[in-house]
Amino acid sequence: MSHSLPKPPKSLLRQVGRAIADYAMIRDGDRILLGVSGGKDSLSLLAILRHLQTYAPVRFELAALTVDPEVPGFEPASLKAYYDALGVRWFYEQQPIMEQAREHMDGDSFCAYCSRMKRGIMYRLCRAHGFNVLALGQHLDDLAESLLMSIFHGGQLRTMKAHYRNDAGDVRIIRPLVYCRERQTADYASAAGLPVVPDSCPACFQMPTRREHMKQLLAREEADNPHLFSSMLHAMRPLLQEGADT
Ligand SMILES: Nc1ncnc2c1ncn2[C@@H]1O[C@H](COP(=O)(O)OP(=O)(O)OP(=O)(O)O)[C@@H](O)[C@H]1O
Repeated sequence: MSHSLPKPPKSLLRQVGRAIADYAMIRDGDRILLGVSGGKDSLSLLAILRHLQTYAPVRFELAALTVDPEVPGFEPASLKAYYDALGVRWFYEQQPIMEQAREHMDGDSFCAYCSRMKRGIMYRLCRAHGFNVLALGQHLDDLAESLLMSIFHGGQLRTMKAHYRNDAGDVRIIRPLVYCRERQTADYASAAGLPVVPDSCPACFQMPTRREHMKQLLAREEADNPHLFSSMLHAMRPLLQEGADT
């Protein structure tokens, strides 16, 4: 039988519950595949969704998928025992994305190429195994950083959506952590001893990325303005809905 996890804090459960309700993310009978990189956010979301599976009135199935881009030093296979102990079905897909990027990347950043490839693999797995929902672990800090990147470099008011359908129309993508702060998942992951896999992608760490720049900019602003993220969430709400940028 499954091993139990330290209960996620009430604040996280409340915020995830509210986001799920506000955007009608989970429906009775959904079959949810959660993308788990092994980082603190996706592992926290796995624990939260397991908790909701037991205590929330809605019935849904939950499995996890890890895409291994075969980057030296990233070893997510070590998590197999953890999923087994939790009783969570785990899909593990290896693909030499780094190597493929060298041949096929066309003016893209490696990170953008890798994300696109990972997303394609996630949709393929959803189709192959009948999952109608793909859950991802991005949180409010990610959304705020994406908004600034889009405004500063793309000239558009855009960020990641809380809930939408893919172009093919067969998979709903949900982000139940959209109201949660990164430090909440970091605190929970460390207090609960979640088996976080260090992300050591050399491409992600090589250059100070635009995302990292926005993270630091927001941190400086938040030091003087403790309401920054709640204000940004309020401003972003219209962008989180399906159809916001179409
Ligand atoms: N290799 C992967 N396999 C499966 N899902 C992934 C993978 N990489 C990212 N994801 C999914 O996409 C989300 C956002 O990815 P991102 O790269 O921003 O996060 P991360 O740094 O990998 O770590 P975390 O798990 O803490 O979110 C993750 O929360 C996860 O749901």
